[in-house]
Amino acid sequence: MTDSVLIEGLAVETVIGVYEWEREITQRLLIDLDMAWDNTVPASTDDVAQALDYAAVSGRVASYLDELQPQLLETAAEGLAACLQEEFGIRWLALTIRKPGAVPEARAVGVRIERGRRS
Ligand SMILES: Nc1nc2c(c(=O)[nH]1)N=C([C@H](O)[C@@H](O)CO)CN2
Repeated sequence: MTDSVLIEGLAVETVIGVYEWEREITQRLLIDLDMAWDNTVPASTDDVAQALDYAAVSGRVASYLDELQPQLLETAAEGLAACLQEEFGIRWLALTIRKPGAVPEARAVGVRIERGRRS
């Protein structure tokens, strides 16, 4: 099964970072998600209840990061992947988190992980 539901460039403002000054401010993260989902069922029923609701996932991403407020992008990615897989029943996902302001000489820095099995 190679179907996916996508979220690209989801902007989330949160506390993140290893330095003391970063614990006093919020910074913008940009999040991309590629989530395995069988889209044939919602396509045939035209029912969002059968779909992986990208609006609901987007909201959970923001609330999860707001609760976690981690130091590392790696911690954010690992926790987020586990949370989304468990709460939404996602078998496989690829997750990229970019931190655009972190290195001024770079457009963005970030991490990418894949978790689970596609089939
Ligand atoms: N691999 C990582 N390296 C760094 C991280 C990170 O989350 N993962 N974070 C920082 C600082 O918080 C940085 O973003 C401040 O500019 C440094 N390196």
